[in-house]
Amino acid sequence: MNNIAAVGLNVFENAENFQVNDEAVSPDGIILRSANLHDTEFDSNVKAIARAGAGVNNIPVQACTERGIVVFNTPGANANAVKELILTTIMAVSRNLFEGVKWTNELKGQGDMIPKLVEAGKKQFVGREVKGKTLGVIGLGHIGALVANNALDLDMDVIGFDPFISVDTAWNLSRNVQRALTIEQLFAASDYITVHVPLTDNTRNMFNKEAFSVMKNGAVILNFSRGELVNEEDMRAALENGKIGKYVTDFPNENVIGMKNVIPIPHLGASTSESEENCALMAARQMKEYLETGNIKNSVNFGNVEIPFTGKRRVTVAHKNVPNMVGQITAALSEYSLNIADMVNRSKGDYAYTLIDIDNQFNGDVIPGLTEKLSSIPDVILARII
Ligand SMILES: NC(=O)c1ccc[n+]([C@@H]2O[C@H](COP(=O)([O-])OP(=O)(O)OC[C@H]3O[C@@H](n4cnc5c(N)ncnc54)[C@H](O)[C@@H]3O)[C@@H](O)[C@H]2O)c1
Ligand SMILES: O=C(O)[C@H](O)COP(=O)(O)O
Repeated sequence: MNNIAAVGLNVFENAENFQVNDEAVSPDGIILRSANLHDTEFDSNVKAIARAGAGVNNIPVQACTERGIVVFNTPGANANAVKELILTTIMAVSRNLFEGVKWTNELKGQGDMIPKLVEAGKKQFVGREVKGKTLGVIGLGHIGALVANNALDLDMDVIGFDPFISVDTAWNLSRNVQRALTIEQLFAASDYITVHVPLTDNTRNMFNKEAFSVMKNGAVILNFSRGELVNEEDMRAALENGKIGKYVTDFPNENVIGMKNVIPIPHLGASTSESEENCALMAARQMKEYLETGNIKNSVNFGNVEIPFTGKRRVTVAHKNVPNMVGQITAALSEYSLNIADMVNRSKGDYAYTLIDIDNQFNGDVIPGLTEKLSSIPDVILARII
C-alpha cells in the first residue's frame, strides 16, 4: 500500500518465494505508510504488517496483536528528514517567509513597479531571529533528540520534556539541553514549542486551552507529529486572540486550513527520497526476516526475538503472557519426540512470543498435526512451523 520506495520492494522482487502485488487478496504481509487500516478486514493469511515510517496510529495494533499479527515500524529511519524540515520551518516562520513569498507572487503583472513595491512592502514581513530564543521539545525520541541537539547550533536555548526517555537517547542528548520536570515548565519557558510524541490516548489533545494558558503570549507551535495532539477549537481561539502566534501543522484538514496564522504543510515531514528509501528498506527487511525466519525486530506489539537462522525447523508461537505457556508448548513438542536446539520466549505487555529451533531432521513441509496441536493450547494465538 502507498508509495513504497523501489529499493524496499526490490528486497522481495529479488527473493525466492515472494511476490509483490498491491492488490493481493490474501497477502502474508502488508507494507504501508499512512494508509488507514482501521476499517480493513484482514485476511486470515496476514501474518505481519510493516509501517514504513514511525507512527502506527493508522493501524489497529491491539486487534492485530489479538490475532498474532506482528506490527513493525522503522524507528529513526525518517528522523533526519523531519528534523531538517522542522529547523527549516522554525526559521521560515520567524522571518514570515511563507507570507512574504505568497505576497510577492501576487505582484505578478505590476511590471516595472515591482522593485519599488517590494521595497515599500517588505516592512510588513519584518521577522525576528531565532538566536537566543527558547525552543521547547516535547518527546525526546528519534526526532525530538535530533531537533534539540541541532537547535543548540542555531544558538537557541533548548528545553526538553520526556518522562519516558530511552537510555540511548539520553546518552546522545547534549548536556546543554535543559530538562523540564513538568510539561507546564516547558510551556512557560518556550518561545517555540515542537512536539514529537506518538498519538495515544494519553497524548491526544495535549495542546488545549489549559496548556495554552500557561504558554508565553505569541508562542509558536510546530506539530509534525499528529493533528489529533491539538484541540483545534481551542487552537482557533488561541490564534484569534494572539495567545498563540503561529501554528505550523503537517496535518492540515478542512477545519484547520484558513485559521488565522496557521501554516499548513502537506504532510511533508518524511517526504525526502532518502527517508522514503531508509523506511522502505528497513520495513521490507524486517518483514522478510519475520516471514522467513520468525525473528522479530522493531515490532510495536511483540518483543524483539532473534535466533540466527541455521536452516533447522523452527516453531513460532504467539500467545498470551500467562503462566505455563512455555511448559505447555514444550510438552507438545515432546509428545512428538522433538528435541529443542534453541529457544527464546519474550513478553511485551499482555502478549508473548516463543521461538524454538528443533534439532530433529525432517523431510517435507510439515510435521503432521503439530500446528494444530500447538494451536489448541488455550491462550495460544498463532503457531507457525518454518
Ligand atoms: N510528519 C511526519 O512526516 C512524521 C514523520 C515521522 C514521525 N512522525 C510522528 O512523530 C512521532 C515521533 O516520532 P519519533 O520517530 O521521534 O518516535 P520515537 O518513538 O523515537 O519518540 C517518541 C518519544 O516520545 C516520548 N513520549 C511518549 N509519550 C510522551 C509524553 N506524554 N510526553 C513526552 N514525551 C513522550 C517517548 O518517550 C519517546 O522518547 C511519531 O509517532 C509520528 O506520529 C511524523
Ligand atoms: O509517522 C510517520 O513516519 C510519518 O507521519 C510519515 O508518514 P508517511 O510515510 O506517510 O510520509
